[in-house]
Amino acid sequence: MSAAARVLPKAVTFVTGNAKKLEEVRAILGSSVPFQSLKLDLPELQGEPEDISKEKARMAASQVKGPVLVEDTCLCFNALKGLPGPYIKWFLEKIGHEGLNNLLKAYEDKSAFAMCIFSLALGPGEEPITFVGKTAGKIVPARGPSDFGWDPVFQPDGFEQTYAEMPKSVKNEISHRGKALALVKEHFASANYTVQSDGKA
Ligand SMILES: O=c1nc[nH]c2c1ncn2[C@H]1C[C@H](O)[C@@H](COP(=O)(O)OP(=O)(O)OP(=O)(O)O)O1
Ligand SMILES: [Mg+2]
Repeated sequence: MSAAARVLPKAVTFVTGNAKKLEEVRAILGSSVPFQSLKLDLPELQGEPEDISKEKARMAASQVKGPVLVEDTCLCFNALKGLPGPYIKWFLEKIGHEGLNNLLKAYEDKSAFAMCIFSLALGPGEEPITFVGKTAGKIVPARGPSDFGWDPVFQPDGFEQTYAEMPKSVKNEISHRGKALALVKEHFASANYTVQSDGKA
């Protein structure tokens, strides 16, 4: 163990209200980053995606009173200059897959990108560190199982399948979340955090 290793009072808590996100984070991180999870519905904030994610981490850290990891996901339509972006949750809830397609009816350009911004706050009052992953694709009429958000209407570039149609392992390899978590893994590998012996791993 290096002398510079930062000692955390307890294991990092991944905070989300979304079970499907948690499932993917577990599958992607495996045992590379030890974490526990907590189901909390954090407020849906407004603003720039990076600021939203950081603020989410600050709120989570003050509730958990320890190190937290959170993420905020955006679906950005290029023809709409990045909207719905961080507001995709409400758009999806109100207008559904068909409504998302209809938003682009007036435009030739159906291109979009999915973006995940993870924020790690090592404790309350600590400045969060962010990790961004983006995957480019296009918005298509829904295809595949609809058990996770907008997966059926997002077809990543270079694939004939939507996120919903592809095997989970393929999605996780190429997804916005997979790319962001690759950076999270790198950070943990180089930061060499250790957890206080009485902190639950
Ligand atoms: O890979 C994904 N594939 C399809 N849909 C997805 C994905 N990732 C997030 N989503 C959905 C969930 C929510 O409708 C919106 C993001 O909003 P976002 O605030 O980040 O998620 P959330 O409120 O469900 O969970 P959380 O408690 O972590 O904030 O896009
Ligand atoms: Mg949310």
